[in-house]
Amino acid sequence: MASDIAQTHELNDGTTIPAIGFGTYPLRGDEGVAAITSAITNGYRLLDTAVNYENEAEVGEAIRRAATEGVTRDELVVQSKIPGRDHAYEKAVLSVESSLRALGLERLDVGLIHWPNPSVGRFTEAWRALVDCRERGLVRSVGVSNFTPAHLARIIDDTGVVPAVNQVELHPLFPQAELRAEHERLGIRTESWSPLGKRQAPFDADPVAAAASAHGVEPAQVILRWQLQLGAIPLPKSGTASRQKANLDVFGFALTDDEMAAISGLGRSDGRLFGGDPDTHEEM
Ligand SMILES: NC(=O)C1=CN([C@@H]2O[C@H](COP(=O)(O)OP(=O)(O)OC[C@H]3O[C@@H](n4cnc5c(N)ncnc54)[C@H](OP(=O)(O)O)[C@@H]3O)[C@@H](O)[C@H]2O)C=CC1
Ligand SMILES: O=C(O)C(=O)[C@@H](O)[C@H](O)C(=O)CO
Repeated sequence: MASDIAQTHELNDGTTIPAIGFGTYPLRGDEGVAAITSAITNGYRLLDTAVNYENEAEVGEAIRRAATEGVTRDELVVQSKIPGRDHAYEKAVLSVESSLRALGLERLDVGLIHWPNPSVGRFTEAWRALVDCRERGLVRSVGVSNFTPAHLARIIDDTGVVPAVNQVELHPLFPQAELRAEHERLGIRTESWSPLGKRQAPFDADPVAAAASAHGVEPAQVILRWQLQLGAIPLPKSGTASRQKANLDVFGFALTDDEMAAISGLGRSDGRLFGGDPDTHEEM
């Protein structure tokens, strides 16, 4: 199938980010390094990690191994996330510095706040710290994850800085139409976590199965393509080289407007699969 895995989006700070990325949770240890290296050599250029994945060292090692196979660090966009326990300003700065040491990098391409943890009530501090890390050149682009419109409004009002991305749960059962509209209004790029619903996405539902059959592709590829056409950046994880390749092979076909609408029609307002309501979920 024809492909254009070099497709990118321009973020609101003028930098570019790949249209699809690789999720690294829970890849760890030697197997994890091998899987992440394979993802890079198979074509992924955006890598998603987090302090809480406890695999930043593995991601760094994979980046160095891929360099020996011809993919340089500068071709990659590496993003990591500050955990809830480090939202106090000084701790957030230390968290970024610690991520850089673990990754063995001088700069994070995208730094995110992992969850707002509203009961902690300090995500605005973490946001100011991230923005200051950007000023120091430790982070190229700043963003958030699992933020609602209200959380976004808080940090934008506080600093005047609009996040470049918001990484949220997004799959056909939970298409996040309202949040995506707010992102569009504010100039924030949506990233999709668990884009395949950790295999619980509706692979067998009619609109997905019919589109897969019509285009001669797998249901997972239909779901990822649907996300690309929504303008969201899916971050599928796979520890298996064949599925890593299949998940990247989504640029050689296009879903029709009807197919897009039918897949979006699978969405439910209570479609979260993992109980991760940002207003209540606490992840330290
Ligand atoms: N910001 C946040 O709060 C969160 C961020 N994330 C990020 O999002 C990434 C992806 O989400 P994740 O939760 O891993 O779930 P995904 O939706 O990416 O699903 C991963 C699962 O799907 C399987 N899979 C992968 N490709 C295919 C395929 N083509 N066909 C069938 N099965 C497939 C994988 O198995 P196998 O490995 O065997 O191929 C794995 O079991 C994470 O790795 C992480 O980086 C995730 C959750 C929360
Ligand atoms: O993977 C992530 O980014 C998370 O935020 C976690 O909630 C993850 O889904 C998990 O299960 C951690 O134990």
